[in-house]
Amino acid sequence: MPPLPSPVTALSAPGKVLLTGGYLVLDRNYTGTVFALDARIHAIVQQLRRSHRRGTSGSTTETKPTGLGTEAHPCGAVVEDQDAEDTIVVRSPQFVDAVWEYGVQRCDNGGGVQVLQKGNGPRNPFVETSLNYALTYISYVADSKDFGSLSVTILADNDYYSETATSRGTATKGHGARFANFGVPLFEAHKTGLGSSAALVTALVSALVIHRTMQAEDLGNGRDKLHNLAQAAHCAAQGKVGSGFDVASAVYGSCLYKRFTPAILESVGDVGTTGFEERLFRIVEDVDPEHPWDTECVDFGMQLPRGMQMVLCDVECGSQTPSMVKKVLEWRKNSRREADILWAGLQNNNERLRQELKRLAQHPDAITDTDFSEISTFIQRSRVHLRTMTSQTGVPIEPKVQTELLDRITELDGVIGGVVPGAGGYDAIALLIRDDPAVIARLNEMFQNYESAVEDDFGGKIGNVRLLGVRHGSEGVKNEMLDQYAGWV
Ligand SMILES: Nc1ncnc2c1ncn2[C@@H]1O[C@H](COP(=O)(O)OP(=O)(O)O)[C@@H](O)[C@H]1O
Ligand SMILES: C[C@@](O)(CCOP(=O)(O)OP(=O)(O)O)CC(=O)O
Repeated sequence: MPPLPSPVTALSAPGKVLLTGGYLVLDRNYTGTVFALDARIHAIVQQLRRSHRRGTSGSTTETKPTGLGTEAHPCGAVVEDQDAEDTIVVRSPQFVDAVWEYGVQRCDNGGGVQVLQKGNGPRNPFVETSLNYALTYISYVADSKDFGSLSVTILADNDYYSETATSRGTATKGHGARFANFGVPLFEAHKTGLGSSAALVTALVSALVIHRTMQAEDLGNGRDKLHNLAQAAHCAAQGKVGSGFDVASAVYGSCLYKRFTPAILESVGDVGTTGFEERLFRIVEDVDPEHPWDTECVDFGMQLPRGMQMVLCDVECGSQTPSMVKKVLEWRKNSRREADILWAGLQNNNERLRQELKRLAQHPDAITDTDFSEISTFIQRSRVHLRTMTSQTGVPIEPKVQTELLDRITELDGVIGGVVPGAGGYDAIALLIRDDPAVIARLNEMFQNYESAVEDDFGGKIGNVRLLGVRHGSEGVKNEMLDQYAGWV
């Protein structure tokens, strides 16, 4: 008889900033330096009921989900016993109407486990795919289709989204101190670009796998498998294979990242198709000799040098990463010679920046003055390359309004340098500053009346500039204590 699962399991995973290596990191010949953040997404899994399907064990019934009746499901399986159907309810209580309720279906021919959303509400592909992938893997390794009913709560640290009138209000109330109530539907919330989907998928699949097949203490040893599962689920939900730096940092924390060979994930197919569970198992457990995992996360858990801090500034203005990536890659394909020179220049400079950060972090005594001048120089040089990339590709990687903002900020005493991280565009900017409250005060003062004075080359417009509360965090996915969720779960 399998052990009864613990009634509640909670894990969280961090957001990210790709300080250097945007676009380059899509190619395994180059790397990206990614910092995990202290803004995290939490997934809390609660066992509601153990299933009492014939031939399965452990049949205590605590709550009874609403039955759907006999129903044919897309993958061909049939749920016959309405009392026996397991239900999974996922809630994001910081947002209005953010509840997704699913029935669980077991597919024929090794097609895995697929959830079917009840009702006609908006779907959440990242939640749905995480459930499909995690439940398929769990049922295969545990050789059991018996999940019982689950309630899952998602809670995100506030900096993942721009403030709303409601969230500003809740910050002053006790209940909202840690997690704000945004008072809007999730699709209306404006993301700040910290990688909410990668943190969400990582936390959710990890919480489900730990809940059903591991103990909390197994997290360390299980990290590689959770990484493989989260990458597979995130790629499937996104509908494309990106570099995966966001999932890797959500799992392992800050690191120098070299991507996995995309072919590893290209053969998994869709949930419900014949043999999906076997293919997914082989990917997660890394037992396919033709496609071994080759992700490289070096120096994971790396810290910033003593006396340095990283801050992010929301500029209330979004960007379209997928179309930007497509355009940059197209340009690179058609202008290979110029691209190779540019890529090599960037990689070289980014590497020198990383090495200098590492040297200072490892030898705090070497920090004789606090202006971090070498770091400033490398950041400025990277920006020159990024502006060349901008003009050559016609993609707003460092558009003029961001150049102006970064230049003005860099003039402030205590600011070491700043970049438009990741894909660039109009997302939040990342600054390295001296770790001193006076620098934060100077930034806030400047932002109070900040207005762009230039006309942007891509028509973009910066809204309010606001310092986010988020700082670098370095730690990857981790177990969480339940007391911090009081009032939400
Ligand atoms: N708090 C949350 N609860 C549930 N789903 C969320 C939450 N935050 C983000 N998501 C999911 O992640 C998606 C956003 O992912 P994406 O567009 O890739 O942005 P990001 O750059 O932040 O990862 C949302 O559409 C939603 O499906
Ligand atoms: C272009 C990229 O190399 C980096 C994109 O970094 P962002 O941090 O901008 O990513 P999003 O969270 O998707 O907005 C694409 C990739 O590596 O997948």
